[in-house]
Amino acid sequence: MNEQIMKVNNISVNFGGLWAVKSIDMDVKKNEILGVMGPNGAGKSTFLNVLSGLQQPSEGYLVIGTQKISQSKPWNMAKLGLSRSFQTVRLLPELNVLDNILIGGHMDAEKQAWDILFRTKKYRQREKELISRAENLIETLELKDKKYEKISKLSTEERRRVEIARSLMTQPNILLLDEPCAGLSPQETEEISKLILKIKEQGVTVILVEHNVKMIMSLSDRIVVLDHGQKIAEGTPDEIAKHEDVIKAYLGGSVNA
Ligand SMILES: Nc1ncnc2c1ncn2[C@@H]1O[C@H](COP(=O)(O)OP(=O)(O)OP(=O)(O)O)[C@@H](O)[C@H]1O
Repeated sequence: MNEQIMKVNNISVNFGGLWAVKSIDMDVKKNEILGVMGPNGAGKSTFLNVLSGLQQPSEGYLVIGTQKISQSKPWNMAKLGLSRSFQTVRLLPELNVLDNILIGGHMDAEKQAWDILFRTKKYRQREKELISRAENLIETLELKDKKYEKISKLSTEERRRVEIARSLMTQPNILLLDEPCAGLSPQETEEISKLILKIKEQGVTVILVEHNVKMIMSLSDRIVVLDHGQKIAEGTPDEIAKHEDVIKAYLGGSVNA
C-alpha cells in the first residue's frame, strides 16, 4: 500500500491573479483510495483538471513512474495510465451500454487508417480484445442485464456505472472520479461506493473528489483537504474528522455530518 504511484509537486494554477490552486504537494500511493475534499470553490475541480491534463499548471509538476510532467494533454495522461470519468465526452443516449463502453477503448487506440478501412486482421483482433474487455467491465459494474439497453432508458445511477466502465476501458493504473455520487440517493450512493471498492480490489488506484462527506470518509484510505486552493490537511479519515482547520473550513460544523 505504501508504494508511490504519482507525486504531485508544488502544483499551482493562477486564473488572472486568483490562485485557484496554490503550492500543492502530495504523494498518491499504489492501490489506495485517495479522497480529495473541500468546501465550494476550494480548488478541487481545478486540481483534478491538472491531474487529467485538462488544465496546465502555472507552476509545479507531476511525476508518474519515472516521467516528470509539467505540461500535458488528456491523451498523454491516458497513455501514462490515468483515466478520468465524467470528463469531456458524454454518453451517447441513442447507443446501447456496450457500444458506449467500447468508445472508451477506442479513445486510446492507436489505429491506422489502413487497418480501419480494410478491416485488417490486426484491426479485427483489436476489436475482439476490446469487446472482451468491455464485457468484463459490464460484469464488474453489474450491468449485465443492461448490456443492450439504450443509455436514454437508464437511471442516473446506471449511467454513472456506464461512465465508470467506459473510463476503465483504457486499463488505467489511476482512476479519477469526479463526484460520482452527485445527485444520487443514499441507497444509490451506497451501490456506487461498493463498486468503487471493487475497482480498488482489482488493483486500480482511485482519486475521488466528492461533496458527500459521509461517503468520502467511509470510502477513502487517506484524504487530502483543500481550502482556498491550498492543502490544509492530509491524513486518514479519522485524523481528518478531528482536524481543527478542516472543521473550521467546513464552517465550524463536524465533518462527520
Ligand atoms: N476557468 C476559470 N477562470 C477563472 N476562475 C476560475 C476558473 N475555474 C475555476 N475558477 C475559480 O477558481 C476557484 C476554484 O474553483 P474550483 O472549481 O476548482 O473549486 P471546487 O473546489 O471544485 O468548487 P466546487 O466544489 O464548487 O465545484 C474558484 O474561486 C473559482 O471561481
